[in-house]
Amino acid sequence: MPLLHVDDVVVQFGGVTAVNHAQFEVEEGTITGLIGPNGAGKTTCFNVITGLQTPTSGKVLLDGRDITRMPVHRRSRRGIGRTFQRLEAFGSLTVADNVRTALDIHDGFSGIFRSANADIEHLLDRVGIAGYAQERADSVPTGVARLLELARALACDPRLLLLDEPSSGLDESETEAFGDLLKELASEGRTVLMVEHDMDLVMAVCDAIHVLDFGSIIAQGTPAEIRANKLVQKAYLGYADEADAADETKVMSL
Ligand SMILES: Nc1ncnc2c1ncn2[C@@H]1O[C@H](COP(=O)(O)OP(=O)(O)OP(=O)(O)O)[C@@H](O)[C@H]1O
Repeated sequence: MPLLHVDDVVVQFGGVTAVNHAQFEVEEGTITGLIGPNGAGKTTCFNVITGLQTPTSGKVLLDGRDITRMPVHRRSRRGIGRTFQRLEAFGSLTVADNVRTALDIHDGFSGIFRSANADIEHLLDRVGIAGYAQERADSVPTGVARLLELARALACDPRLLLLDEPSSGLDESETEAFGDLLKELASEGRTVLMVEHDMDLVMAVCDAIHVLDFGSIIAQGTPAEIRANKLVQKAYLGYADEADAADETKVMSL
């Protein structure tokens, strides 16, 4: 049984159909990419999975259990964690205190309990930003702030981690290190579903990829299958003739 099953989900905003009968599964312990052009419905799908958006129709199943109507905080307790495309850290707190807040909330903040400094250091070290622990979150480079978001999500010990454009703001070597970290998380049994525009990263780390276009899944498969898929090339490039289809660097550089 897949860990996550998005089952025939439709989301309409007035006359706009943001998600159109989307159907896909995510296997436990894998890294799965959800890709597609701007406006394809990726973030809306994330919102449906995490409970920020109620679908017009369709279901979300976690471990076979219908969670479509479950509130956000209960989904979090069941192991769904998330980072956002827009950075959400508390700017006036230090990097370490941002992680402390996430740990406190996850552990059931009582006003007496304080999360252990060792746990905070471990999480910051894990994502490679321990050197920024005492800096204000609004003063660190974007790449560091992205990794802070990941540390905060990991503080909730998620089983299923949803990452919305996690490499945005990271330079090439940071992106490479980030890919290695994702693989480590998956090898520990965590499941990662990520929306990402960096195709080199997606192709390097994903076990499976689902492609959304105009709210519908138009292709699913391994990175090699997706790279060779004409429909995907068309959705990204606007055309796909023989010569262009053979030139996969065009797809990879999008
Ligand atoms: N709250 C909303 N109200 C009205 N329309 C919305 C709302 N949220 C999203 N949309 C529309 O739904 C469609 C899908 O948007 P969504 O943000 O899910 O796409 P996306 O694939 O994540 O795009 P991007 O890659 O640019 O982040 C777009 O046409 C968008 O304008």
